[in-house]
Amino acid sequence: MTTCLFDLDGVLTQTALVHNAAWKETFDAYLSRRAAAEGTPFVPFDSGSDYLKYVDGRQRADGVRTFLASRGILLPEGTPDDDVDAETVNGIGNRKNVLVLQYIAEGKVQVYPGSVTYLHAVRDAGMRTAVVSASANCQDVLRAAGIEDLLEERVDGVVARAEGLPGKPAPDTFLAAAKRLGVDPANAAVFEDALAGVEAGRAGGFGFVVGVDRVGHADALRAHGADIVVSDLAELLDGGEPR
Ligand SMILES: O=P(O)(O)OC[C@H]1O[C@@H](O)[C@H](O)[C@@H](O)[C@@H]1O
Repeated sequence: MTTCLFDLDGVLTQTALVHNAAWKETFDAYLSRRAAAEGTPFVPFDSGSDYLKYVDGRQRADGVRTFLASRGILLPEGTPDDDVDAETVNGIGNRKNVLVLQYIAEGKVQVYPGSVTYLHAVRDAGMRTAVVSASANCQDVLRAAGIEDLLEERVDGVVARAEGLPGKPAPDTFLAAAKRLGVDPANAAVFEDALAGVEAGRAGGFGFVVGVDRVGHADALRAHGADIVVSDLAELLDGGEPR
């Protein structure tokens, strides 16, 4: 293996928790309003199963659409500049992003220390590195975390939109990162905490898919394509060097 392709939220930084909290607040407000208007029971967003199955690792609009579909709700797509009050896929996504930006500004971005140690180790070993994230806030999060310089390439939600790349579980964003680095996917390892992300790594024919389990879903990560599962990237070091 010559190359490491890292997901961001939940792998390098503890921001899966930030996204999850913003999604819960946004979806619960929407679902409770809708339930009241329709006279049906309010079933809140489940930060465990709903987040992991329908939202984690997916581009913002894909997450809204996929979760609402699981509740039998189909909304118009709208456009990315929809108002936060618009009852559209993009409007709901924009509402969630206001919260994410607020959390980033409040300093809620934390790294996983084991991941930073691992990043330094693979770079010291001469390996190539890139971050591959569904998030359009990837660069801001990398900066807030102080790790932007440790990654040679960035393929994120902004790049995917500009280049028309489908998001995870499609492999296209990981393949684009490998191409930018000029490496064969067979020589690259993918590091992912999301089910959609390990699926993308498997679908892209990457040499190795490392599942990173922060929430106790190791079996699901394996079932969706992880070759091994660790709970911290530091487990992959042997005497300070990547195994
Ligand atoms: O809304 P953003 O910042 O573009 O992020 C999109 C998605 O990015 C992924 O990395 C996260 O796992 C998701 O929770 C998030 O929804």
